[in-house]
Amino acid sequence: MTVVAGPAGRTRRVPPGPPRTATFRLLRELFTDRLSLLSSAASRYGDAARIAIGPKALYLFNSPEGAKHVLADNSSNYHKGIGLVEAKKVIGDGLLTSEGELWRTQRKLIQPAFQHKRIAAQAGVVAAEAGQLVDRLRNRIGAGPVDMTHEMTGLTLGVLGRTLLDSDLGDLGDLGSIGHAFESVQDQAMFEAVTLSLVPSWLPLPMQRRSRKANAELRDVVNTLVARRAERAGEDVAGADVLSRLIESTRRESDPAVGAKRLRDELVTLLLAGHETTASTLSWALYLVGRHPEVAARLREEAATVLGDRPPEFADLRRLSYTGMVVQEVMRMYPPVWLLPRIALAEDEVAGFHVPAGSDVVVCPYTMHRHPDFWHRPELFDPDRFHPDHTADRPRYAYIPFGGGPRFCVGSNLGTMEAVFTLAMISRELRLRGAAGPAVAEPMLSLRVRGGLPMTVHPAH
Ligand code: HEM
Repeated sequence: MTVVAGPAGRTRRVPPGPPRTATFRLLRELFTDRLSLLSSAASRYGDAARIAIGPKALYLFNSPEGAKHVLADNSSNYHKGIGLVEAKKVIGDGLLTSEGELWRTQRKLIQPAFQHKRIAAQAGVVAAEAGQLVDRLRNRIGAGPVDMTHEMTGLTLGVLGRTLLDSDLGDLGDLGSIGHAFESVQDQAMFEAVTLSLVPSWLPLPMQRRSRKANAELRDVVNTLVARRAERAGEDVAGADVLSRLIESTRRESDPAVGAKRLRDELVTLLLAGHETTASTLSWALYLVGRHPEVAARLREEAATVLGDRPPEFADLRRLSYTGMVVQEVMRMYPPVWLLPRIALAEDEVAGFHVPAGSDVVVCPYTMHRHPDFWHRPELFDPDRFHPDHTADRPRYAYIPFGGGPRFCVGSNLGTMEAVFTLAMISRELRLRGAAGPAVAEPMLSLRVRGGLPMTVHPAH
């Protein structure tokens, strides 16, 4: 550990980290293997590491104490950081990336649409969408492999359309291709992040061209959603969903262009933040359950006992307790939001270490969820670690799939309900088997399954 002199002779502790001479290796890892880069920093340097890459220094805090400080206790000193800064070019100033007064106003406006009562009222819609997915999969029994990441993307976009926007996104074209458009713009954001934004965006690289095209496609989707709602202006939908709330509030903006941009930013943000995370959770769940027949059997038994043949309703969420534990364990091993990047506005002290103003600070759910002090044999898929008898001693910030503090995920209840219902409904009648080798995690804005997830479909019995 390094100690440097501070003002008035005070000493400041600097977190340990790789030597400057490692810059080229680190740059390569940043580009090709970000999870290993952070995992090896966490295991080598402990709960705080300073990773100097070229002109930048990344501060990684990997203790619940450090995470709580950055995300909650001193959250006003931190703005969203790398990756999200680049994503702003696409999603603009939506809830995920905005700061200050704009963020507070928008959070107040959007949060009520996600209240417990409203989510409970959406249970039927979620169950119906998941039911259609199961129908589609049933038709593939005995046929070739199905790409489950594609299916899960379609499902989660469909659910978002129905629950938040009261609209059938499927009418706008193949949901999978809307999903691809989101992927392209994210690839671009991640590319800019890992190349430290040094590649000009006007260069005619295939990725940049794809991203521009995808961006235009997403703009079209949002414009169509807004136009459709305008056609239904006379209907009693005001206040019923996020879209109505947003249209109502942006209409009050004195400059219509600013209002239109804000509306677009919020809608693209909600569609992005809401679908890929849940699709990632479900994809990894299917992958892990596919490799653990004993977990599949318990899931099937619980679904049969709790649900029988009927679709789930909100009260079942509590009753499907094992399925809930499986979803929690999946998000421990493969947290969809694997990195929480921040920039320190003023200097700070985190977990006893000095952080200069302007530093890039990251809390990493992926490494935190594998911290050996809190997770016994972290590489093992073991849903029982979330049994209530085993969770009491675990610090709250050792498990952060939905983040923490004021920027805590606004859609956590919706995402959880969707994941639990879908997993239960698939498990009670189908058994999915991986048709490729071990899956590889690809850390983009969310943690994807690299190259998709081909699985064959079989009856559960
Ligand atoms: C399993 C599913 C989900 C996971 C794991 C997840 C995870 C997260 C995490 C970790 C954050 C905090 C990011 C940060 O602090 O930098 C976040 C924020 C957010 N999430 Fe989710 N999310 C999920 C589902 C959803 C859904 C279904 C929606 C909406 C439809 C949604 C909308 C948002 C929004 C708008 C934010 C920004 C909130 C703010 O800054 O005020 N998420 N999510």
